[in-house]
Amino acid sequence: MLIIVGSDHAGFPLKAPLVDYIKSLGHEVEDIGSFDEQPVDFPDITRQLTSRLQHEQGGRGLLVCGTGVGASIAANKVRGIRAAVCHDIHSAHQSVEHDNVNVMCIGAQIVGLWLAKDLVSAFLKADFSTDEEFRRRVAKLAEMDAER
Ligand SMILES: O=P(O)(O)OC[C@H]1O[C@@H](O)[C@H](O)[C@@H]1O
Repeated sequence: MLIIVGSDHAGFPLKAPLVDYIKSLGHEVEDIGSFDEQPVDFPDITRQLTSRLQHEQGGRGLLVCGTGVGASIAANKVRGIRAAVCHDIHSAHQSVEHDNVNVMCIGAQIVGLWLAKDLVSAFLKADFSTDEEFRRRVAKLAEMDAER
């Protein structure tokens, strides 16, 4: 799977080792930056990542900012993006299985590297359920997307 990864300055220290980790799981990684801790606004990096992801059917995104919150707010403003802050393992996989989340957001000021790796692993292993109830709900999200 192609995983597009991005961070702002606050997320950079955690993003860097996660890129290597995702590659070690056998995924292709596209790292859109940041590549240092120079201040950058999270909406800018989020816009860059989500516009790439909109053209990558089946791809997923990982955004790292200070708390994950800013990036998730920004990502959810983009059509076709379903982003969630996940700082526990259950949410990391259930958000994909039930809600077809395609961008996981994590906070470098909140979680350490070892938990972040486990979160990423759970997120990437998960598949969207084929159960009708989950498909129906996500279809309703798509309707809301189309109405904006
Ligand atoms: O480094 P500063 O600007 O203090 O804080 C940036 C973080 O604050 C929140 O908006 C985001 O999580 C962002 O990563």
